[in-house]
Amino acid sequence: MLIIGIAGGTGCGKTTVVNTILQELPEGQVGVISQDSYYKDTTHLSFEERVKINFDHPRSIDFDLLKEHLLELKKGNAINQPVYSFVKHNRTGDVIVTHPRKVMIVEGILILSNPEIRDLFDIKIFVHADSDERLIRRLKRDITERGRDINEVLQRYQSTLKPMHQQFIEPMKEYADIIIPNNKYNTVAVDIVKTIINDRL
Ligand SMILES: Nc1ncnc2c1ncn2[C@@H]1O[C@H](COP(=O)(O)OP(=O)(O)O)[C@@H](O)[C@H]1O
Ligand SMILES: Nc1ccn([C@@H]2O[C@H](COP(=O)(O)O)[C@@H](O)[C@H]2O)c(=O)n1
Repeated sequence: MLIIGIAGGTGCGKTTVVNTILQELPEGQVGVISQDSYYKDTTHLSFEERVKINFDHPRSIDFDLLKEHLLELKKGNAINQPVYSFVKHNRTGDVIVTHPRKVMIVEGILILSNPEIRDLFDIKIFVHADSDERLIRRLKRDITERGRDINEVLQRYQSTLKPMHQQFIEPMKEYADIIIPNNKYNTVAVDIVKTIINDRL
């Protein structure tokens, strides 16, 4: 199994890059794990308490479960990937049964910040987009898809997202094998990653 980690700040285009990679590749050969599925269970908290969580700090992620799941997949076993709701700020209780594939892609803002998870990746990719570009994309996406308003996005950006990005995400470029510039759609870089994957299939 080849495990590819794709990191980068919010709105840099990780999910879009992953979806573009998946297009045209043989169905059922490449699997995807999203770090967002591994936000810690917050059922014990009220909604008002959940809203205040710093979701850009590594402690918000259940890295133990993510590691356990990656090791199970490497052993050839299927895992139950939790489903996360950005509207409820919590896991939904549903799971996606995720089967091991020849190539597994793991994507998320903080996946390179955890040394044990980082060591499980055969290829580490960092997607870069400038912070103003990322903020614009995040505003549009969170308002249309994640039930947020402009004040929520900007308040979170200033209070936690920006400082956490500077502390825990941007420095992870150092560990990347490949950095994809993604201020514009980068079809050349995506094609290179597709070629690497196709070689493995
Ligand atoms: N290169 C790009 N240029 C313009 N918009 C993009 C680009 N990549 C992604 N987007 C848009 O930006 C938003 C955030 O992209 P997404 O892939 O969800 O980012 P991430 O997973 O890194 O948070 C989405 O609405 C997506 O359509
Ligand atoms: N309940 C939550 C959980 C996370 N976030 C934000 O999501 C961002 C990471 O996801 P991307 O798809 O953008 O990579 C992260 O910056 C968190 O602030 C949230 O808003 N609410």
